[in-house]
This record gives sequence, structure tokens and C-alpha cells, in this order.
Amino acid sequence: MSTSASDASKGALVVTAPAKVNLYLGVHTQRDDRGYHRVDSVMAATSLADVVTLAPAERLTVRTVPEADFPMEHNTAYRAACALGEAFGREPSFEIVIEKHIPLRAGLGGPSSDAAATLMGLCHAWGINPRDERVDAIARSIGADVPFFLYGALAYCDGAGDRLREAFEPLAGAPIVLVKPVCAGVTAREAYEVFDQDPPAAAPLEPLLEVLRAHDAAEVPAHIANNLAPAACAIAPEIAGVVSWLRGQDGVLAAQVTGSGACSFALCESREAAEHIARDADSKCGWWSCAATMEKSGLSLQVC
Ligand SMILES: C[C@@](CO)(OP(=O)(O)O)[C@H](O)COP(=O)(O)OP(=O)(O)OC[C@H]1O[C@@H](n2ccc(N)nc2=O)[C@H](O)[C@@H]1O
Ligand SMILES: Nc1ncnc2c1ncn2[C@@H]1O[C@H](COP(=O)(O)OP(=O)(O)O)[C@@H](O)[C@H]1O
Repeated sequence: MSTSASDASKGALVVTAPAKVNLYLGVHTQRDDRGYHRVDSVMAATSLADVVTLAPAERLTVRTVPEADFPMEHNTAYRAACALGEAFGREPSFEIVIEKHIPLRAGLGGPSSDAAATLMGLCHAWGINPRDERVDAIARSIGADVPFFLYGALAYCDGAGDRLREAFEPLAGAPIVLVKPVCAGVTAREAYEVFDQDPPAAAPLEPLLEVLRAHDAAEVPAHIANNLAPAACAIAPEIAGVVSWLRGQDGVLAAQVTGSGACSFALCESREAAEHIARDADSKCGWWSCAATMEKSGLSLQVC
């Protein structure tokens, strides 16, 4: 008989793994040694989250609920556990169960957040400082966005998007709505490939950084930008329809594709507006949607 996520949580570590939105994404044409693009990325953790439970077991297993359409060995949580075990000479003998709430191929950073949650859980179990530079190196080897989730809730990262440049006081509680059209989704790899065919210039970054340094929430919507969005829309044209629909809704301050899509987000005037838009996106358009807020912290760990 298979165990449910709640059975597996007894005597375990439970890590809340938030989704992110890119308040700003500026992709540049320069690449690093791995072929990764240089990016400027401002990411914010949200209240939408996966739940990653790690329970001691005879061997490493990773299971998602609902079940994933790809092998366990490809799961970022599995790869993170193997890499950390190898680096620190430990056997990652844990049953890891990921309750998935963050949609796949959405630009919401689910795979990265799950990997970061796994690293945080194992660091706790093994008495490793998550700020250890070996942990940071493993994080960025799993995915460019993984370090962000280990850093906090609102941060500017550069390099491949994997190097913390500046952390800001979070815009905690700011209402947002997430909307994803019905489509197969967009992977980061596909979006960067299409970007290379005709790279649009990045929007100015500094105005948003200044507004975040001043914690001037009212000015944030004016500076939301993403020059990977045209590539995402070329791959899944439904995304452009979602963004323009969001921009036409009452109570929307700004709307943009998050990361490589296929999800978009809108900053809203109020929670009521975000909830109303989420309901309409679902009932009138048949899209996946979620009213959420920006979070005051990133990953959070509980010992059960
Ligand atoms: C686009 C962004 C924006 O935050 O996120 P998502 O939309 O995926 O959430 C990130 O740059 C994605 O980060 P992440 O999803 O961790 O990417 P990875 O798994 O490391 O990389 C997947 C593939 O994307 C491309 N890639 C990624 C990052 C980068 N700076 N340049 C790239 O060219 C590479 O082809 C790489 O093989
Ligand atoms: N824990 C995980 N959660 C979701 N997807 C994962 C996970 N581990 C690996 N993947 C793989 O990552 C792919 C999505 O990657 P990507 O598009 O870069 O992420 P995002 O959802 O942030 O846009 C999925 O199609 C899946 O094959």
C-alpha cells in the first residue's frame, strides 16, 4: 500500500518551497562557459508553495503528489540530494515526498524551489551550514534559480541568475494573481533558444532597484519587465492572450510573464481584486489561476 504525503510526514522534516515571480528579468546575449546567458533577475517568493517532506529511510526515493510525468532520477530534489551526499560523504537515505502545488513548466521556479528545500532539509539533518560555499556550488549546478531560494524572499541576482547581488525588504502581503493558460508549458531551455533567434533589449534595471531599496511598493508596478516574454509567447501564443486579459482587469496595477512562462502574474490593488480575477480566469476562460501574496520569507523548515 502506498503512503500518503501526510503519513510520510511523521517524524520528518517539512520544508515549504515557495514559487517565485520575476518582477524583472533582463536576459543579455553574453554567455558563460556553460552557455548560460547573463541575466539580471529580481525574484520574489510567493505564498503559492510545494511542500517537501524528508523522512529517514533505507535508501533515497523521491515521489511527487500528484505523480510526475518524468523519472525520479530527473527530479531536481533527487539530483540535489545525491550531489549534497557526495560532496559531504553522506548517504542521502531519505524518502522525499513533494506535494506539488506549483504548476510545471510555468516560470514559477517549482523545480528550483524543490531542490533548494531538499538542500535545506538535508543541511538541517546533517548539521551543515546552508551558507557553506559547497552548498551554494551544488545549488547552482542543479539550476540557475536554486540559489535564490536559499537566499530569501526578494533579491536581485546576476551572473546566470545564480549570484546574489542585493537582498531587499520583502513586499510581504502584496496581492498578486497567477494565471497560466491551458498549454504544455514552456521550459527555460526552449525559451532561451527562441530568445537567441532575435534577442530583444533588456529594460532598464536600475529604476526598479532604486524603488526596492526605498521599499516604495507603489512604484514597483511601473518597473515590471521581462525580455524573455516574447520568446515564451512565440512558443505558447496563448500566453500573450493571458497577459493582455490581465491588463484589462479591474484592480490590476501591472501584468507580465514570469520567467520563461507559461504562467503570468499581475500585481493587484487588493486581495479581493486578486481573488476576483483568479475566479474569472478559471470560470470564464478555463485557465489555471491562483490568488496569492508576496512572502516575507523564502523557504521555511519545520521539524515534525
Ligand atoms: C528563466 C528563469 C528566470 O528566472 O526561470 P524559469 O522561468 O525557468 O523559472 C531562469 O533563468 C531559468 O532558471 P532554471 O529553471 O533554474 O534554469 P536551469 O535549469 O539552470 O537551466 C535550464 C536551461 O536554461 C538555459 N539557461 C538557464 C539560465 C541562464 N541564465 N541561461 C540559460 O541559457 C540553459 O539552456 C539551461 O540548460
Ligand atoms: N521537482 C520538480 N518539479 C517540477 N518539475 C521538475 C522537478 N524536477 C525536475 N523537473 C523538470 O523540470 C521541468 C520544468 O523546468 P523549467 O521549465 O525550467 O521550470 P519552471 O517550472 O520553473 O518553468 C519539468 O518539465 C520537469 O521535467
